[in-house]
Amino acid sequence: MSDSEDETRDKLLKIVILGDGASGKTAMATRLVHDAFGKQYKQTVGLDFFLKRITLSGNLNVTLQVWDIGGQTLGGPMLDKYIYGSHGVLLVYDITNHQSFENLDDWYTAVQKVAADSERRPTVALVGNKIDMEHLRDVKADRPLRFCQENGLAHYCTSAKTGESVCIVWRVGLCCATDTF
Ligand SMILES: Nc1nc2c(ncn2[C@@H]2O[C@H](COP(=O)(O)OP(=O)(O)OP(=O)(O)O)[C@@H](O)[C@H]2O)c(=O)[nH]1
Repeated sequence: MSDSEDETRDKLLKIVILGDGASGKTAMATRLVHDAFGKQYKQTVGLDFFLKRITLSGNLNVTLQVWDIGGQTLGGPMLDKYIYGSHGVLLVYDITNHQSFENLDDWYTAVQKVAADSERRPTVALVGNKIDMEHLRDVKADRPLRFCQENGLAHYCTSAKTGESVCIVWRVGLCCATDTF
């Protein structure tokens, strides 16, 4: 076997997307995997899965297994199990819906609870979605920044509709990959 074949590695990364209903989690996953956007809102019941395969330099094949968790699962019995074992977590809020930002406290608490009982702490990032509707912004820009500073999290803004910055999911995945290898 040649050196290059010898060095080829495959890795599965579990990325969990959390946040209130209608914040755009499914739309983000759909944009990432299918580069498409649907206007119609269809509530995710329980969870849904998406797969994205990427090859990194150094013969590193990474499969992102994206867990799109329905917003109604907050406070339910299955949420801990969905989060468990994740390498990366995206906490999504809708910049036009203040309550979706306020509720991130509860989503983050759920992540911390699972992380405290796990060997691995996932990389967590905050994502403000729907920035194509900046004119309807209902979350003051300094609030998420403060939340991220206080908790040591990265913050990103995306539009699943236009595709702007949705590759953040990749970045979190890659960051996890770097940590894990
Ligand atoms: N304008 C705009 N609309 C968006 C964007 N992302 C999602 N939407 C719309 O917002 C609605 C909800 O999006 P979903 O992706 O289904 O939301 P979700 O967070 O998965 O919702 P649950 O399944 O209830 O947890 C849909 O009508 C989407 O078309 C965005 O970036 N911009």
